Amino acid sequence: MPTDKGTTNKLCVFTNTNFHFGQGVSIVARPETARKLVDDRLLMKSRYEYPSSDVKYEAIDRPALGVGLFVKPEHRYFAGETIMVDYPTLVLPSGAVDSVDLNLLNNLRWKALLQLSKETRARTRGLAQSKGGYMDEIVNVFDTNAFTHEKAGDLHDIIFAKAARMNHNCLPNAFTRTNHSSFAMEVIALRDIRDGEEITISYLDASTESTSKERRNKLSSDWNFDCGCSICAPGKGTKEESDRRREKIAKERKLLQSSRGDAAKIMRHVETMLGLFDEEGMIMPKAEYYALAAHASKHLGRRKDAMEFAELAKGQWNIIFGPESRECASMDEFQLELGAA
Ligand SMILES: C[S@@+](CC[C@H](N)C(=O)[O-])C[C@H]1O[C@@H](n2cnc3c(N)ncnc32)[C@H](O)[C@@H]1O
Repeated sequence: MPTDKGTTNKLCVFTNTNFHFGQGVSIVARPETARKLVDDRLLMKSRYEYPSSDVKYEAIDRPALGVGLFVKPEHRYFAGETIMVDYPTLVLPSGAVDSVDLNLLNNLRWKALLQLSKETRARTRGLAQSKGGYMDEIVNVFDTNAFTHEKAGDLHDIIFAKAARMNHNCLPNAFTRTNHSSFAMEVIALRDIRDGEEITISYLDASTESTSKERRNKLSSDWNFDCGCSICAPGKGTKEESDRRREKIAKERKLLQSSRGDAAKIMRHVETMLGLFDEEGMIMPKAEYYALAAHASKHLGRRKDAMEFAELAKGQWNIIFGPESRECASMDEFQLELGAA
């Protein structure tokens, strides 16, 4: 493990060129963090990825939007299906690193890149660079493409070279999922995705009710593009409708928060919110509200409704966290208790 001592606050570059069938990975981290990442065998866990003939998406380059991933003709994904499992090529500390000289940090970033194989280096350097003006190439690649995840107790900016090709949509049809015990990142279909459709994720928190203006500011400052999705594109009235709906969602959420202890009120606000989520096409936040509706229905003595809402929550959590998740287990328990009562 080569280290750069002194003013780097003991940051080091760790490279494993065998990682994930020879793809390789380089990590810039403090030695104790790097040791944990390796000791925890995060790097050793490299699950089987589909043979390429089974991959149901393809990368297509379009003017103005750059590369995006699309479902191949005569293929489709079902809600909850794994679209890809991707593994990192580069891992850097996220944000500012205390008492680390920026030039030295940049040298370490380059060293991390250059220690990878020629192919992986080329794939990483070939990713989009959205920042104009003078900006160091590697900083630009990270600013445009990195996912921020917590691993071994620290936040890291991570390059996943396949997943980085997914474009943003404010109403995405896919999302990414990671866990603390592996470096793999899964891309999961949030709803059914038909052939020819672009696979998109949200670069923003897909659960918030941010307005088009707030989203535009963030996307343009952090990724340098104007979103043209169905709820951002001007001129069709949809943008205004969506903004009004999102304001209503925010208002209902506040009313819901002040309804603690009153099951009837909770139920009213939750049902309104679920209706608004459906109208808006927001899928991510629904599970939590189905679960709330299940508990409120139980308090109101509406057993059948409680069972149905619990089933709906489970269906959504199954997609978002997987069937083994504690969220699904909690709804199973809820239904068991309800059945036994
Ligand atoms: C992580 S990359 C996505 C893949 C990229 N299109 C490529 O060519 O590799 C992020 C960059 O893609 C572009 N992009 C992503 N989503 C977009 C969208 N909805 N509309 C326009 N450009 C978008 C922006 O330039 C953004 O900075």
